[in-house]
Amino acid sequence: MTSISLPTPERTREAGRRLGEALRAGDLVVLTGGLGAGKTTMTQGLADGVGVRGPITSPTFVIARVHPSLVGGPALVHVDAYRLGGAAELDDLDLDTDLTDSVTVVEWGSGLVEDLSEDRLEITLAADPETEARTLTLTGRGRWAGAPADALVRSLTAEV
Ligand SMILES: Nc1ncnc2c1ncn2[C@@H]1O[C@H](COP(=O)(O)OP(=O)(O)OP(=O)(O)O)[C@@H](O)[C@H]1O
Ligand SMILES: [Mg+2]
Repeated sequence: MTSISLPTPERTREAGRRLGEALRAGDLVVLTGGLGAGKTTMTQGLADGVGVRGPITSPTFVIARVHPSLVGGPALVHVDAYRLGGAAELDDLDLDTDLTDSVTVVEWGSGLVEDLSEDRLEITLAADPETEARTLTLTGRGRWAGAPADALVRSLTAEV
């Protein structure tokens, strides 16, 4: 588990973009953080990095949206699990794509959707009440466990 500070929304998006570039079909990103922590902002960056069609908006009225690839890669499935009962219900949504062929990103997914994939990035966004900056904490599971997740976090702080 490693943390970095994201001082602005642009940095949240940029971190998402870099993470997205490393993701592949079958990966699951579980986004945790309170109301307004930056989960959708991060998903916008992830979508950019994976190379899918936008726009990424808060899925207020729909529980899940499938964003097709623009680059012949995996689609991105964006889920708001706020009102979702669990992974079983996600299976029932009858999405127009197989999750093993997609990158799946779930807001409010912690404790609900871990069964969907062993290969996961578990990301927590926490707002600093004084500075407005967000702290990103990342834990890798499956193929992302340990060193790969640490390298990923280091790449977020590297200059381009
Ligand atoms: N690193 C950051 N520093 C300051 N503000 C940020 C940062 N990242 C995102 N924000 C801002 O936080 C606000 C909420 O962002 P966003 O909608 O992505 O949060 P969310 O976690 O998806 O919210 P919800 O709980 O409603 O789904 C936006 O105005 C966004 O620009
Ligand atoms: Mg959101």
